[in-house]
Amino acid sequence: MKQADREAIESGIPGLELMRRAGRAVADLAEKLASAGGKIVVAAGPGQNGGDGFVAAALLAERSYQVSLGLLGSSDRLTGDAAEAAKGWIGEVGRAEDLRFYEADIVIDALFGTGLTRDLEARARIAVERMNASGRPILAVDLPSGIDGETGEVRGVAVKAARTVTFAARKPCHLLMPGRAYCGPVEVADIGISRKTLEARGGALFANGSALWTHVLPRPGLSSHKYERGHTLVASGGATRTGAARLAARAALRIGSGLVTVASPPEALGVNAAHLTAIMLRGCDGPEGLNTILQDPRFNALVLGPALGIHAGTRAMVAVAVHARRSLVLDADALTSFEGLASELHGAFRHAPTVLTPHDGEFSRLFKGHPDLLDPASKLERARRAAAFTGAVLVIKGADTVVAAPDGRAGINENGTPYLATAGSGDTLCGLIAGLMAQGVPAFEAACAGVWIHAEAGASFGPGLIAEDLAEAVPGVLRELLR
Ligand SMILES: NC(=O)C1=CN([C@@H]2O[C@H](COP(=O)(O)OP(=O)(O)OC[C@H]3O[C@@H](n4cnc5c(N)ncnc54)[C@H](O)[C@@H]3O)[C@@H](O)[C@H]2O)[C@@H](O)CC1
Ligand SMILES: Nc1ncnc2c1ncn2[C@@H]1O[C@H](COP(=O)(O)OP(=O)(O)O)[C@@H](O)[C@H]1O
Ligand SMILES: [K+]
Repeated sequence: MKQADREAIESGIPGLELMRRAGRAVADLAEKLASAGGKIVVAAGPGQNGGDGFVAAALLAERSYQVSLGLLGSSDRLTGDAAEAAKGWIGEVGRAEDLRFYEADIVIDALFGTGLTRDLEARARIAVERMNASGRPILAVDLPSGIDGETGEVRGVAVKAARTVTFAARKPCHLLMPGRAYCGPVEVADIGISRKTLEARGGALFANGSALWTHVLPRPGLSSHKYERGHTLVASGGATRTGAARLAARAALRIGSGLVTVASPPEALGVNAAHLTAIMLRGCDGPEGLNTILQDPRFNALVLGPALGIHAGTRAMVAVAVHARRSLVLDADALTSFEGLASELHGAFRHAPTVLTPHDGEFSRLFKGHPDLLDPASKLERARRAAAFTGAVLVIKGADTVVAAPDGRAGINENGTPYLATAGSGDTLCGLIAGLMAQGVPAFEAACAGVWIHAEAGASFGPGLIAEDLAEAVPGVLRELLR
């Protein structure tokens, strides 16, 4: 954003004009939220975010609101455009932490934006705590103060906003947790920074939405036959651990994989056979069994991991799959079996489309001993680094699922629902992603689409959702997407 701002300024829009536009957007939204002539309390910080607050305060006072403003720090230490903007405010300047937030119709939080560099302490912390304790609706300028713009983390304490107005484009913190939960609905105001500048600067980072991947969603042609729609193979666990593979298999079939086969250990064939109809079944005895099946080139996508067991045999099956260069989704036990052995995965997945789908816990276990991958505070950064390290697309699951490709592209998902936090939901996700890859969708797009469709299916079902419902809700989601 800093670079985009700079380029906008170089292209002829003065910085102060950008700030005026930002402040106006804040005032316009505040006006929608407050009753005419009501009380508005503005807390301004020491940087340019505070400048936006000064502009908004002056405009709202002009529009006959009762505005009071408090500053964190002293007026004579304001710099740049903020110092200019402050001159436009002719009212009193109090101390931010002493403002009477509880009397406000609307509180405007212009303490800190993207320039936060450390945890909130002392007066800044007191101001935020008082603001939150007031119980009054807070409109955050750019982002809720105390949230780190890049990582979405809370730096000590953060404003719990009812609404947020940001400029030009959303920042990672508007989508990443916990930041997203502090923002309320986010409005993006156009302040004249061009689409082209933004795309040049942030082009590899997206909110995950259908625009990213509908163009590659499979649409069977008139003369399609099932082998053109791919054949997904899902490895099953032992006799008492077979459900996960069937959930993945059913999801692969629902998303359009022409054929789906469960590869089952001999002792689990009976239980799998009793539960499968459209999905086929093959005996598969460990890595050698898998190797034999993969001699048939029609099996073009594979799921390994759900309930497969945490041991060397699982690692050997991963090795067979990698050697066979099929599209591959690795989840759960296939990842945890490499705990402490992540070095073996360095560059391992460069040669075939591969997607790894850990949740945060599996990610930490997998990359234990690799601080370069585990330490970044941003989930987005962790995903990107792990993708570059392994050569696979990383899907780090959760309320803010992040998808990252080795080439740096990344998407943050936002259509999830907490109802997805149910046993077997992740197994279903693997099947969706593999089923898309079986139909030729590239790994990054398959992962993004799979995550989005999975979340949409969950949200469309809502309360009472169990994993079995997810695959059944997929056709409804697809119908909308393919319309
Ligand atoms: N031309 C531009 O760059 C534009 C910037 N705009 C606004 O400017 C903001 C960014 O401005 P800045 O880069 O000045 O950053 P901020 O205003 O977010 O904060 C930086 C200031 O806070 C201080 N600070 C940082 N962490 C602190 C902490 N924990 N406790 C106490 N003080 C702390 C810094 O020393 C600095 O003075 C954006 O969020 C946006 O609101 C908008 O006006 C649009 C145009
Ligand atoms: N609070 C939440 N909001 C949105 N999605 C969630 C939430 N919690 C979990 N999920 C999603 O639910 C799925 C759970 O997968 P996983 O943890 O592998 O479960 P399981 O191992 O039981 O299948 C993931 O896709 C994850 O992103
Ligand atoms: K703010």
